[in-house]
Amino acid sequence: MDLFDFPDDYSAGFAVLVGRPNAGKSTLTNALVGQKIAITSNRPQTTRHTIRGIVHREKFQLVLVDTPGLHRPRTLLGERLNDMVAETLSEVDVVGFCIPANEKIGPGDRYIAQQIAASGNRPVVAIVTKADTVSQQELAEQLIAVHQLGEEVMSAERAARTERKQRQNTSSKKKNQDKAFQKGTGPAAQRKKQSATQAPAANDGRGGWADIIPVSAVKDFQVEEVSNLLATFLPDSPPLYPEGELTDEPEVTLVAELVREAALEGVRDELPHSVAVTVEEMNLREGRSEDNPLLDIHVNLFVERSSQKAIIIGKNGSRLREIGSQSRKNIEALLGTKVYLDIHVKVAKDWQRDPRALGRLGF
Ligand SMILES: Nc1nc2c(ncn2[C@@H]2O[C@H](COP(=O)(O)OP(=O)(O)OP(=O)(O)O)[C@@H](O)[C@H]2O)c(=O)[nH]1
Repeated sequence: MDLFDFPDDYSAGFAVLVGRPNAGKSTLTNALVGQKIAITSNRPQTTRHTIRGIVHREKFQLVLVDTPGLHRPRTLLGERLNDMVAETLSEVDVVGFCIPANEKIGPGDRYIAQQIAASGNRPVVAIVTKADTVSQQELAEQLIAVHQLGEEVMSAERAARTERKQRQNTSSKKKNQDKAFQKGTGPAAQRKKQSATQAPAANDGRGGWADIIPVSAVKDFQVEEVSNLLATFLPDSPPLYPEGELTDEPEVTLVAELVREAALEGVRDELPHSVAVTVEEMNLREGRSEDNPLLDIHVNLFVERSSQKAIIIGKNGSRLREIGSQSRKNIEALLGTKVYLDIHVKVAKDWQRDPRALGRLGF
């Protein structure tokens, strides 16, 4: 199938997965797309860029946007991440709210639910992730808790919004009374206006959610069901991307993410926030035969303090060598060519709080 040849009932559109750090968003994105696109890590907040994975099926194309964990901002970087999430929320057709099966619903989940509810009228599917980590009984209890969260937060916020809208309508009605007999103020025009401002009843389903579904991305339990469910909220549309395209992130971004992922493997908690990677150069080595190409990649790995640089480099450079060989393997798998990877570790003091440094690093 190409962009001009698709079934009549084809649909295509955008979905975003949100959820607190470590909720399993990246792992689910990868499982849905079927290739390692978004980086995963057992350290929270490792996803920085809005990476799209594209799920191609016979009847639909689901473009997934992976967001950083929505959280209360602590630094300037935190604020920019949250801005990105808010912007994304307003642009998609459906929101998938990921809540891990094995963690109690807390203030973090409530905060995110409020943000989603306040951001508009997108249908929100509650996805209970990591279903393999709990018993059937515990999973059932979590599904009930998620249902209750929906009733408490989603329904309440949406009811409040409808009320606000109605109040606005009544006050504008009063103003309009003075303008009787003017064109566009009669009952027919009023009805038309009202139906245009009425919110679509997208979340009247299950406890404020459009739906609730458990999934395990690791054990491949219900992954296909999640993509089918999200697809039901997509508009009729021709495909948005050519078949076979899995992401529209530029390769350099994916390469930088893979190096970052390797650098974060097994390090202390405070380091993830302090590491940023930029690709300085990515060129095919000259003079190699066509059937045996080699890609030269030079990256800068930024940390905030020299003590962190020491952690990254390790004893006699041992950690840096590990980082290099691990990320090289993943880059080669992603790009399908042999890679020569050169990593420079640099200190950029307090880059998270410095707007200019953030700009340079692509945030
Ligand atoms: N057992 C199990 N573990 C999972 C599953 N999905 C994710 N995990 C693990 O949970 C951890 C976090 O997963 P991620 O996919 O990185 O979470 P995230 O929500 O993208 O995290 P941030 O990037 O920090 O926002 C990783 O260690 C995953 O291996 C699952 O279905 N089952």
